[in-house]
Amino acid sequence: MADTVGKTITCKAAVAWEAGKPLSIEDIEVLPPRAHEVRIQIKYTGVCHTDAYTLSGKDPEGAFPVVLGHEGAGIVESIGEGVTSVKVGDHVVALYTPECKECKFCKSGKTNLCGKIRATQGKGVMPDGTSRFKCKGQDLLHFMGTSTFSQYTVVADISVVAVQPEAPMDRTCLLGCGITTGYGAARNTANVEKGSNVAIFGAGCVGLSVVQGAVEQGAAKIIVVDVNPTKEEWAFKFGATDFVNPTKLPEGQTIVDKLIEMTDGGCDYTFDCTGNVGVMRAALEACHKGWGQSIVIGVAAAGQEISTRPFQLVTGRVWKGCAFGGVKGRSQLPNLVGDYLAGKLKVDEFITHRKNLTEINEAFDIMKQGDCIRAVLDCSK
Ligand SMILES: NC(=O)C1=CN([C@@H]2O[C@H](COP(=O)(O)OP(=O)(O)OC[C@H]3O[C@@H](n4cnc5c(N)ncnc54)[C@H](OP(=O)(O)O)[C@@H]3O)[C@@H](O)[C@H]2O)C=CC1
Ligand SMILES: N[C@@H](CCC(=O)N[C@@H](CSC=O)C(=O)NCC(=O)O)C(=O)O
Ligand SMILES: [Zn+2]
Ligand SMILES: [Zn+2]
Repeated sequence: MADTVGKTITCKAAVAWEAGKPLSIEDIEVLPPRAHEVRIQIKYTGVCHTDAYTLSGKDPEGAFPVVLGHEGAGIVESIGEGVTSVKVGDHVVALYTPECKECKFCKSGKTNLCGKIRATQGKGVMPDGTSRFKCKGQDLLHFMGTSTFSQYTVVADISVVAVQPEAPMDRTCLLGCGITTGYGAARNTANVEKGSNVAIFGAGCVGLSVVQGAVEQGAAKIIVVDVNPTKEEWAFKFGATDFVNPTKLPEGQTIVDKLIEMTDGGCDYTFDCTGNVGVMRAALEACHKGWGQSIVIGVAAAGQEISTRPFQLVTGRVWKGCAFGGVKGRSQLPNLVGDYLAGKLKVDEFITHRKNLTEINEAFDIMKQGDCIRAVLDCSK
C-alpha cells in the first residue's frame, strides 16, 4: 500500500485562476478521499474543446479558480470508506457522466445521464459540498466531477470505472470523452441503420468518431461537412464516403440544398459536432422529411439558442442530442476498451500531438489550430 494513503498529497496541477487567462502550473494539495470517493493518480489526460470553452468564460456553469480536465486515465491510489467498485491499483478512466445505477435516470433505461451528483458536480464541489483541492491556502473547484489536469484527483466512486490494465492509459484517456461521445452518438443515440445516409458537421475528434460509429453501423453514405479543407483527408481516413466544404459551394447553393441533392431528398441522420447553432439548424434542415433525425453533440456558448421553423418538426424531422454518446460509463466503457484491444475501435489514430502536463497551455493553443485532432498530456512531467 502506498504511504500516501490517508495523507494529503502535494502534486503539480494546471490551475485556471480566472476565465480567459492561461493555466498556471502550481503545487496543489489533494486531500484524501472521503466516504464513497476515490483518489486517482492521473497518468494521461486528453484536452477537449469543452475545457477551452469553460476556460474562455462562455460556460454558464464555469466557476474559478478550478482544476479543469475531464478526459483522463490513471491508477487508483486510495479509496474512501464504502468504496467497493474499484480498488487500489486499478487502472481507471474518470467519468464526467457518472453512473450510480440507483437513481431515476439510471434505472429508466432511457438515458445515460445520472442525477445522483449532477447538482454538486455543476457547482464544482464533491457530493458533500466541499473541495479536495487547495492551493496557496485557497480551495480550488472541481470540474465535471473529474479534474484531470492534475497529477492526482479525487472523484466520486460513481464517476470512475476500472478498465483492462493491458490497455495503454495514453489511449484509454481518450475514451473518457471525445471518441466515446461521437462513436456512441452514432451507435446509441441515433442507432444509425444499415444502408442509411448520414451527414456529420465538424470533423474533429467527436465528428470523426461519429464517422467511425456510422461505418460500424453499416451506413451507405457518410458525408463529412467541414469548413477546414485539411479535414477532407481525415474524413476519408476514418471511412467517410464524401466530403463537402460549405464555403466552396457554388453561388446560391446552401449546404442544406447540397446535402438534399446528394441524398435524394435529405439525410436519414445528421450530427452537429461543431457547437455552432447555425450549423445545428442546417443539420436539422438537411434531414429527410418524415423521418430524418439530427443529433446535437456540440456545446454552444452561454446565451446561444437554436431555432428553426416548427414546420421542420411538423413534417417529421426529429431534433435530439446526447452527452457522452449516450454511453453508461461504468457498465459500458470496458466494452469499448475491449473493442480497442481487439483492433475493432480506432483510438491511436486520433492522437496528433503529445505534451507534458507542464506544457498544457501549448496544448490549448495547438487545439485551436486546424491540424489537431487530440493532444494527449503526460501528467508525470
Ligand atoms: N455532447 C457531448 O457529450 C460532447 C460535446 N463536445 C463538443 O463537441 C464539439 C466538437 O468537439 P471536437 O471534435 O473536439 O471539436 P473540433 O474543434 O476539433 O472539431 C470541430 C470541427 O468543426 C469545424 N467547423 C467549425 N465551424 C464549422 C462550420 N460552420 N461548418 C462545418 N464545420 C465547422 C472545425 O473547423 P476548424 O478546424 O476550422 O475550426 C473543426 O474541424 C465541441 O463543441 C465540444 O465542446 C465534446 C465532447 C463531448
Ligand atoms: N456546462 C455547460 C454544458 C456543457 C455540456 O453540455 N457538457 C456535456 C459534456 S461536453 C464534454 O466535453 C455534458 O455532459 N452535458 C450534460 C451535463 O449534464 O452536463 C452549460 O451549462 O451550458
Ligand atoms: Zn470533452
Ligand atoms: Zn444515477
